[in-house]
Amino acid sequence: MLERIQKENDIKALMPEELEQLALEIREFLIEKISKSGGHLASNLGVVELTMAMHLVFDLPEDKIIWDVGHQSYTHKLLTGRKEGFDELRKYGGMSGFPKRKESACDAFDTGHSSTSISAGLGYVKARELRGEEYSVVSVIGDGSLTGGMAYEALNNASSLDTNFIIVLNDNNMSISENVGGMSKYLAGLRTADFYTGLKKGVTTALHKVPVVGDSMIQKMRKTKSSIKQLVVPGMFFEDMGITYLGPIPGHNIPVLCRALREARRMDEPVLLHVMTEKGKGYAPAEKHPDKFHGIGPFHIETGEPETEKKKDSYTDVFGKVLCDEARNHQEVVAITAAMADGTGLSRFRKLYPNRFFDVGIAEAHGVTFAAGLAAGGVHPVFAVYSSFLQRAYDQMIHDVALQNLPVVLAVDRAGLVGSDGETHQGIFDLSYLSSIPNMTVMSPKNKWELADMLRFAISYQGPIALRYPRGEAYDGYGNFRAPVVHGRSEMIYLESEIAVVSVGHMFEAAAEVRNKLKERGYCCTLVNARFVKPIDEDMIEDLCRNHSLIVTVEENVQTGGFGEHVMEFVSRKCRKVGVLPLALPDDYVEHGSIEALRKETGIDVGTMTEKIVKAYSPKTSQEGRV
Ligand SMILES: Cc1ncc(C[n+]2csc(CCOP(=O)(O)OP(=O)(O)O)c2C)c(N)n1
Ligand SMILES: CC(=O)[C@@H](O)[C@H](O)COP(=O)(O)O
Ligand SMILES: [Mg+2]
Repeated sequence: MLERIQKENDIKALMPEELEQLALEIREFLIEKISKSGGHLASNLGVVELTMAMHLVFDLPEDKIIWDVGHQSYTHKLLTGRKEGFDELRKYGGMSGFPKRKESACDAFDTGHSSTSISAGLGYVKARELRGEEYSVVSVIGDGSLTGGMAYEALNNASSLDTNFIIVLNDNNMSISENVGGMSKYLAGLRTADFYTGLKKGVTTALHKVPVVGDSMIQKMRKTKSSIKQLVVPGMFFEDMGITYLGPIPGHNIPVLCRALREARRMDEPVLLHVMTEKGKGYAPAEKHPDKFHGIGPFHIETGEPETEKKKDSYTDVFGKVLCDEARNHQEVVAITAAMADGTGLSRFRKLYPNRFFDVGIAEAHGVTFAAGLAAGGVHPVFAVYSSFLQRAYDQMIHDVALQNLPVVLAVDRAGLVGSDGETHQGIFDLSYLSSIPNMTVMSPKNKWELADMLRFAISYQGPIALRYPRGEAYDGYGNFRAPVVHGRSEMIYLESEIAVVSVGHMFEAAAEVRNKLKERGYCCTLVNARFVKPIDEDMIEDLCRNHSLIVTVEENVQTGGFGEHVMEFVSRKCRKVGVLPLALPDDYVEHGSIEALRKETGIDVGTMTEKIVKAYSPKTSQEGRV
């Protein structure tokens, strides 16, 4: 069936009785492929029938489907002729794990970060209206993503529409792990309600049977559509906002889904279709542990166990352990996550200190201001958050934290290149956005011991401070270089002359290799671990200027606004004769792929950096200034 779909590229050509078989084949295909490539399995298994129903009812690419986050778009990719792409899913040069307009005309909007789909969908609806066009717009948002503030801003905005806009709420009662908060509780209540249309009819019939007052109640209720709803209809939260609620709908029944979608399409108003799905459906290990199979590396299908055993601690593990230790001695320390307790290493903290742990939902902006409030109230919050998601909270960091100089620790995980999630998730802007904020201190450790030392330092620090570290295994080299962390001070590793390599955070490992290569080629080379990106260690740079003709900065961040630019600016003011070569990422987005491939592509791998330094270094450097 799947083969036929690929050839004819039209699910509508299938007979109704063939659809169940197709759903089965899609699940088998996804399990097989993702067991090899890794990817977002559980969410995709949950939306197979929902995606099929949408493709049966709507005409793509004319109609627009907008996938919130986009991690659940694999069936959509399969149904739009991209089966072959799964051989290279999330690999360098291969198919993205998220919707991409440049990948297919059927991908209406690029996503990766949560809670954007209703805003984008509403934009499409308004554009349709302004241009006098006719197509359907469907935003598909999960219950987890509905914890994000943008979703409410968009619903609020959509409520005034008098034209069709379909919002499918894919409710699997899960975020990455358990969903949290009031909306989640509200949805749980709706889950037990009968399907709206049936219930409305049922209650009216029941009221007719109530002696004396029954009929008059119905008369009274019929006067306004909303008063009937107020008595019997689930989804009043949405209804009261002006969004028609339809549901709850069983999410694995294709005929029912198709009927509901057609019903939704008929209405001249914004409609929310509440669909109940099961995360991980059809693969027992994922049904049992949907959190583990949310995003997973290669695994054995028979057991669900990962293919490779983890040998070393990740930076995230180190952070989680040290934070728990610190929390034992510092009662004022509390931890915050925005729906990423496992991903940020806070699961153990949650277990040990449930009263001091806060999961705010997918709400990074709120998380930062919440942290500011906690700090103003006298406790010491540590907000562990992925670098790319913290981008959302730029104003909150400035307006709520730094302006008041509040002691908030930002533990910025997944900093630098993250690999297979690609463009939307690379944490390559944080050094720029963090170091542009007055009062903010920005640190980054060279190895796992320094991460521990820096976290302890951060907790003792009385002001806003960010600690950024990458995804993956923690580097354990250079363990004997462990000078105490002092605010704004770098760490001299090897002092020589001619060329000075100053590296930021986890790029230290590569920078040390670059130095070895330069030494092999006969150059004298100093190696410095920057430690602080803000404030930069001006004394150290002035010292370097005395007996070096080239200062090379190394960072896994875009060059614009990064460490190198700050060093360059300082050198051009203080010691114009010395050249500065900033080695950083280009001012661009970086696609998915292995870190190794991406560093090569962007010119920050050991080989390319060495060549760039050799090219830049010449006795002339000292006269020319900036390279
Ligand atoms: C701004 C932002 N924060 C965090 C994430 C990480 N994240 C990806 S999916 C997800 C859970 C989404 O839950 P839901 O929308 O219910 O989809 P499900 O995984 O249950 O299918 C989270 C927290 C993200 N993509 N974007
Ligand atoms: C879709 C999404 O945003 C997350 O699931 C993300 O892919 C997690 O990344 P890590 O694997 O680095 O935790
Ligand atoms: Mg969910």
